[in-house]
Amino acid sequence: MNATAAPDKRRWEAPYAEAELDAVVRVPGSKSMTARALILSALAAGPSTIERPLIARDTLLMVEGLRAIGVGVDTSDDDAWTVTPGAFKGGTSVDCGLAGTVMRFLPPVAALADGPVAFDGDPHARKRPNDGVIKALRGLGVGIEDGGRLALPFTVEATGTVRGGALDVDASKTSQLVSALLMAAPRFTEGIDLHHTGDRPVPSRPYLDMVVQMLRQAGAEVDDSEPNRWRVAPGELQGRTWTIEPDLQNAAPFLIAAAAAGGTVTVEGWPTETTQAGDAVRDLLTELGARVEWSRGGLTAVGSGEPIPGELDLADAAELTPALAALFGVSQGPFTIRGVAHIRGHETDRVSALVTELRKIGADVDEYEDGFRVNSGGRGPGGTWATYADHRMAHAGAVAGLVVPGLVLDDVACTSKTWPEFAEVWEQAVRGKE
Ligand SMILES: O=C(O)C1=C[C@@H](OP(=O)(O)O)[C@@H](O)[C@H](O)C1
Ligand SMILES: C=C(OP(=O)(O)O)C(=O)O
Repeated sequence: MNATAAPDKRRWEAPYAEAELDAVVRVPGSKSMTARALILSALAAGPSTIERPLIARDTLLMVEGLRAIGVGVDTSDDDAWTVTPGAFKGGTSVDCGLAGTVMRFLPPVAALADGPVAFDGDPHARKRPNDGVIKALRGLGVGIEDGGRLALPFTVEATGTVRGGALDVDASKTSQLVSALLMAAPRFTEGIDLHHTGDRPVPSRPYLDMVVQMLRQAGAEVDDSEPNRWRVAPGELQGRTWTIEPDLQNAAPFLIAAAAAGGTVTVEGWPTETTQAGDAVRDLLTELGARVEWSRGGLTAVGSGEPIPGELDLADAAELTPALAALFGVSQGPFTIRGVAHIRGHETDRVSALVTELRKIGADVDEYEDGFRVNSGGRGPGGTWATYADHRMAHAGAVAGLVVPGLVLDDVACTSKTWPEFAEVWEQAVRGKE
């Protein structure tokens, strides 16, 4: 099997929870930290090691993309990848798959290559918003051939240097635009003085704390003291050892499962301090009435299967929307999620996909531009839960399937984007100690 190719579909009956859950789960490394570690290592002056990297389609596509432009990445040891930077080469192409991190983080790096670098991806990747990256690079003096599409496919007409300097962007569709520009900025001749000038705020803000923290760890000078403005000085990044935390977005559905089916679920090794957006699930589950505590070697959620109705603004933790929506879709309600207009540009239009699938299992749902309200949940009939090639739609189907008998996901292989073993780990967690 080619781990960077779009996976073949695999139907999967989500396991039904016959009893309360009792599980301890270990999750792989953070996608976002692995992606940043790879990019910062590639831009550094010396070699780096990435300990406990996420090994999944998105991060392997990033590895392949970096190799394509001349970076040495040794992935032979699953627990420690090594990155050996080199001069970036053009005359090559990059497959972004469906990875937002690849389609946004790599073009500003490729702009430093000595010739053209072509980018394309899965069919749906061409529909994901990428006008921000294309306009930004043009604003920094880089030529982009995009056939007027302002989206994939496009070619970065790299000439070896990027001027950098002051730049206004609208990052309201994706925070990844800001992360992408900040990471490459130490290698721009003038660094960057970046302003977000959009009408709506930048979503998913913890990811910006993550990028600023990791840039500083690599030796960059970053000033983020003013809202919506980031300044990065030109300078050398250092190679170092990165240790990747467990992925809290992938962990969250397991804790949410305890709230849906009742019982106790622990995620091992949950960091006590982190910039990961998924950490928000601790407070959210508490707000919904679950008990959340540090025990059994990690973070434990004890749920009743009857979450307390409420209204959540998930602008900063929007990837939690699918799994929480599934919890709400099978609970009494009402529940409202707002602030997530930008997830319409994720792996699929997640607002529309969730509303469609929740209605199929009998939930009464109103759709808004920036979210939805579950007036009352449903618990059947079972049938097919469509995943839209979206790993987090598969996680959501798994949560719903805990209490909707006979729910079959049309495809669980899409979870390979960030966790190829998701289905097996989920099955084991639901079966518990039987
Ligand atoms: O920077 C990152 O690593 C990410 C930022 C977020 O993107 P958006 O700002 O587009 O939501 C998040 O949803 C994505 O999964 C990972
Ligand atoms: C939005 C997501 O991914 P991407 O990095 O492709 O934007 C996600 O993983 O939920």
